[in-house]
Parts: sequence; structure tokens; C-alpha cells
Amino acid sequence: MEILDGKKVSNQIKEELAVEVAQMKARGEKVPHLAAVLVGNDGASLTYVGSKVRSCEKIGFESTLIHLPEETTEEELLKQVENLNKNTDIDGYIVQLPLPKHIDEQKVLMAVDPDKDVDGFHPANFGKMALDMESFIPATPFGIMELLRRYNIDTEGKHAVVIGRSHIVGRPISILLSQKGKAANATVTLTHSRTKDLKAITVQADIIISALGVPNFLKEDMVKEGVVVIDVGITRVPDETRKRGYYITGDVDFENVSKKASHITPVPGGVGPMTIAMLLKNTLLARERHNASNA
Ligand SMILES: NC(=O)C1=CN([C@@H]2O[C@H](COP(=O)(O)OP(=O)(O)OC[C@H]3O[C@@H](n4cnc5c(N)ncnc54)[C@H](OP(=O)(O)O)[C@@H]3O)[C@@H](O)[C@H]2O)C=CC1
Ligand SMILES: Nc1nc(=O)c2c([nH]1)NC[C@@H]1CN(c3ccc(C(=O)N[C@@H](CCC(=O)O)C(=O)O)cc3)C=[N+]21
Repeated sequence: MEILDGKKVSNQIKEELAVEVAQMKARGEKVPHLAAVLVGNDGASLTYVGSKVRSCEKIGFESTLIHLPEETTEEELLKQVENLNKNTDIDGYIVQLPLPKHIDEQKVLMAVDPDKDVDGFHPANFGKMALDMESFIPATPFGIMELLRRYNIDTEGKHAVVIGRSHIVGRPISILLSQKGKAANATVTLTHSRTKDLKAITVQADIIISALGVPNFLKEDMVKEGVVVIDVGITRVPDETRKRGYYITGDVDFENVSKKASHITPVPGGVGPMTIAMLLKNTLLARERHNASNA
């Protein structure tokens, strides 16, 4: 069994990005600038956005955090989005999800300039991805594909079972894995809460991508020997004996499933850090496109 060390690979990617930034600087070019909009004080969102800002600093990107109060209206948020679209200094930005319930998420995501949409959530980018055209690929699925690639895990002709059909993980990873081309070419089954007899499907999987957010959901008896397991789930479990008052866990019963798996991602230290690295990668791509068009 081999651990797919997302932490290690993400550090490699960040080092590669740092080299590219240094070269941009040496050529007298502007360095990539990523912004994040955070509405409210959700603990997990604060952690994620904070680690994004720290990563930017580490590799020489510029970063801006726009932290708005929970009571921010949809109109005010749309105004911020408009400002970010207009601000030529910003190459890419994300609006951290979930948004407070009084704000229409779809409406906000639709307002993001597709050329700055480093999350790849705008329909223009999502549609291009589905049509095999160049676009911003959502960071989490992009990170999963990159992790598989860097560990030389062949997906061609393999049966990949995705659990979860969210717009940010399950749906896009199912599209990427099924794409035509050497790096994908998997046969994909996309499953969700209405799927009947999920276990009958997962036991056939060569690759399982679990993205539902239910701790200990994927158990040993649901997988076959030699399976590749990618655990996307992140759940905070309250625990007063821990320094932070909680620990985080994935969807997979790691202790037992890892005995049967050929490769498996840990949580933490698996897909999460890869997500951050690929968001930075997308921001560099945005900067390069802006440089190319002299913006
Ligand atoms: N590591 C990372 O970088 C990231 C991690 N995450 C984590 O991944 C997890 C999933 O996130 P996200 O995709 O946003 O989740 P959502 O909550 O949006 O979607 C969950 C999906 O799982 C399905 N599901 C729920 N229960 C079951 C079940 N019992 N059997 C089969 N399918 C089920 C749902 O089905 P239905 O559609 O029918 O409701 C839905 O499609 C979360 O823990 C989240 O924190 C998310 C993003 C990035
Ligand atoms: N617009 C938007 N884009 C996103 O990409 C997005 C989002 N909203 N909302 C929430 C989800 C979740 N997400 C994570 C990213 C990194 C870690 C991560 O780095 N996790 C660490 C541990 C972090 C911890 O200790 O809490 C790890 O797995 O090792 C986790 C989760 C991005 N998301």
C-alpha cells in the first residue's frame, strides 16, 4: 500500500510555482495576484482562506483577502465582485463557499469574470471543461488528477466510481476522469444519495473518489483488493482533548480500507493541500494569459 502524499506533492508544486514567479520577476513582469472574498466567520472557511494567503506569501504571489460581515447583502457582495472584475491588478479571485443563506450563490458565481474565475465555477469555464476546451479547472478535481498523474496511476480503461455529485467536486471530477486522452480515459460511474445498492458498485471500482462528507462512510467491505482510494471528505469532529478543539477526518475508514488499497490519500494531508496548490496554479495561468494579452 502506498500513501498518496498530497502534502508532499503540493509542496513540490508550490516550489515549482515559486521558481516561475521568480522568473517573471526577473523579466520585470508583474507577479500573480490572487484575491479571496469571505463572507462571515465560518471556522473551516477561515482556515482554508488563511492557508491560501500564507501559501501566496510563501511563493511570492500577491494576495488580498476581502473579509465581509455575515450580514452583507447580495447587492453589496455583487458590488465587490464587480470591483474585482474591474480591478486590473487582480489576476484571479474566488468567492469562498458556502455563502450565507440570504445570498443566491448561483447569481454571485455567474457575476465573476470567467477570465478571473480561478475556481472554475462559472458556467463558461465549466462548459468549456465539459467540451474538452481549455478553461480554469476547479481546484479540487484538478488536484486529484495531478496527484494521480504524479504517482503514475494509470486511469485508462479503469472503472472509476465517484461518490457525490456536487458542482465543486463530484460532477467535475467525473467529467475529467471520463475525458478522452491519455491522462484520463476512465469509465466513470457517478453515484449519489439516490443510488441503489452503492456497495454493489463500489466493490467493482478500480478507483474510488469519495466526496460526500460523511466520516467512516467507505468501509473495507465496500472495496476490492488493490483499489485506489481518493478521500475528498473533510469533516470537523469536536474533540476537547485536541489543541484546536476538533480533529478533521475524511469519508474513509482509513485504518481498514488502507489494508486492501494499493494507493490511498490520508486526511489531513491528501486532497486538501492539493486543492490549494492547484488554485495557485490557476492564478499563475491567469497571470500568464493576462501577460500574453498585455493586460
Ligand atoms: N479536500 C478538499 O479540498 C475539499 C473537500 N471538500 C469536502 O468534501 C465533502 C463533499 O463536499 P461537497 O462536494 O461540497 O458536498 P455536498 O454536500 O455539496 O455534496 C455531497 C454529495 O454526496 C452525496 N451523498 C450524501 N450522502 C450520501 C450517501 N449516503 N450515499 C451516497 N451519496 C451521498 C449527495 O447526494 P445528493 O446530491 O443526492 O444530495 C451529494 O451529491 C465535504 O466533506 C467537504 O468538506 C469539499 C471541497 C474541497
Ligand atoms: N470558492 C470555493 N472554492 C473552494 O475550493 C472551496 C470553497 N469555496 N469552500 C470550501 C471548500 C473546501 N476546500 C478545502 C481546501 C483545502 C483544504 C485543506 O487544505 N485541508 C487540510 C486541512 C485543513 C484543516 O486542518 O482544517 C488537509 O486536508 O490537509 C480543505 C478544504 C476548498 N473549498
